[in-house]
Amino acid sequence: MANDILLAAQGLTKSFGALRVLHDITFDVRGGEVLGILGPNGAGKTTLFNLVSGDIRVDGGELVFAGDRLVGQPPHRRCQMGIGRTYQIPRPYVGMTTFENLLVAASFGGGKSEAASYARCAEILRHCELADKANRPAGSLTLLDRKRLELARALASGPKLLLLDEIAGGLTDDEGKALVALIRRIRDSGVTIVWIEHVLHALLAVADRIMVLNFGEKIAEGAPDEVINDPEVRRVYMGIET
Ligand SMILES: Nc1ncnc2c1ncn2[C@@H]1O[C@H](COP(=O)(O)OP(=O)(O)OP(=O)(O)O)[C@@H](O)[C@H]1O
Repeated sequence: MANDILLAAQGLTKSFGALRVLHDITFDVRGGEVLGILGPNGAGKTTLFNLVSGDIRVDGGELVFAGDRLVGQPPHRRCQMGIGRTYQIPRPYVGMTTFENLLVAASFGGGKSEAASYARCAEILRHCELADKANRPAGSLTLLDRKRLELARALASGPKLLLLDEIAGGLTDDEGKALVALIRRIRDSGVTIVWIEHVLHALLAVADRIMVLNFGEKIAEGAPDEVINDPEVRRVYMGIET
């Protein structure tokens, strides 16, 4: 499916009361790519993910995923259709082990027998370098491992499209590099990724394209080097007047 459009968003609009958070946002995500999303705090990035995952409803616009309309579908159905996501603040079940967290996510994604889920979860733990922590309570993991678990849980539901929300924040340089390597491996395994990230060098290490939001409007979209050299992006996002 490489290069076919996996997700098509057309004219997305969302307000909370009088606050207009997203206005007429149109973009595509192509199968196999990593699309990065940049924008200042409050630009509407997480709200955009919430509209795609179904955590909140659109006020207007259309979302088509792998040929199927998403608007009107509940979040669990979108997960079963192949949309996985992480949250800015990792949300593991802290009293459960790492492995149990994955099993819950795998059963939420649905469609797999218990035996198949076990094998798949073990494979994902290896992939995410968490195999040696499988039986630890999730609440005892380091920040890097909690981020890996957040990713692993999203993968356990078997996504075609993975939405990553600021997963690199708070990590050391080496931890950030390890996370970038993991995201590359996930992309190479055939999962399409949309990644909201403020840690620019991490995003630039992986993204094929970047879209920039500001006050709910799309202000730039294109190849990473073009976008980060765009005068408006430099002014709005980096505070650099050119
Ligand atoms: N459920 C909600 N109810 C009311 N206002 C909301 C809600 N969710 C988000 N907002 C507001 O919408 C605006 C956009 O928020 P959003 O979280 O999408 O921004 P963001 O670009 O992800 O920011 P950040 O980089 O800080 O995470 C903010 O002003 C926020 O306070």
